[in-house]
Amino acid sequence: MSLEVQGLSVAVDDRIVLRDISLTIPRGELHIIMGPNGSGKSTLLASLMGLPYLKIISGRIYFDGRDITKLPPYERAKLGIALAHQSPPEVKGVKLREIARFMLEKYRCEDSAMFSKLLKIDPLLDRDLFLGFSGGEKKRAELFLSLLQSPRLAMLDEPDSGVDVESAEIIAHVIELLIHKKSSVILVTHTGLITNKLNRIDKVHLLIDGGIAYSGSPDEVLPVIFKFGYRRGVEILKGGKNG
Ligand SMILES: Nc1ncnc2c1ncn2[C@@H]1O[C@H](COP(=O)(O)OP(=O)(O)OP(=O)(O)O)[C@@H](O)[C@H]1O
Repeated sequence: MSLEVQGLSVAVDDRIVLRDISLTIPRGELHIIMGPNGSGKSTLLASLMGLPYLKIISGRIYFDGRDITKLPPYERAKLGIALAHQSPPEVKGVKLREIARFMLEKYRCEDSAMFSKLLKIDPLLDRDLFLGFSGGEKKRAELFLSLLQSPRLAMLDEPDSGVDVESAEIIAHVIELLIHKKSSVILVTHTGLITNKLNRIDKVHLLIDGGIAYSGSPDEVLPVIFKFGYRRGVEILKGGKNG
């Protein structure tokens, strides 16, 4: 068992953004979270990382059986939880190489050279962190830094948005390497572009208006969502289950 979320409700600025989320993500599984803009996908990952701007209203988060609901982000990172942000902030005066070296010293990732080569990190190393990076470069560099943490749970927020087809293929390949090494992966996507590049997806969760509206296998869920969209798709999926 890796991650278990029980009845999690979360507020931002006194507004409830996540409602009664329950999820179990066993070790070595890849789970996809999809949903319309503003449905709470990034907030869910931020809550699992423990980012301080969020207020947990109710519910609990367990990682490998330990209650981490109140742990700060750096303690969660020490346990092996990593978050690759949707839009990482630009940092002037700090080189990607310096951050990468710090992460390597701290987490001793054995596969850093392979990840660096795959994600084409070399030309970015001596540039200020994310400053002026193209959309695709940002995604690759952010993913690289998360991988350097040797994560046991990698949470990737829309790694496929704004990237070209080749980059999406590389990102999918890296995700499969993580799964092969028995890390768990939660992948947020709203376009679903990356789903047809992944050979194995264990479960798809549909997040609508802050709640999990439906969870199922990719074969069941994805064709319906791609054809009918989220809201109508969920109605059809639920109808199928009831009928
Ligand atoms: N820091 C914040 N301050 C105020 N409101 C926020 C903050 N973060 C998120 N929200 C609100 O919470 C809701 C969910 O946002 P979130 O970014 O989690 O959605 P999302 O599903 O990831 O959307 P998208 O697909 O557009 O990235 C939105 O209404 C958003 O405006």
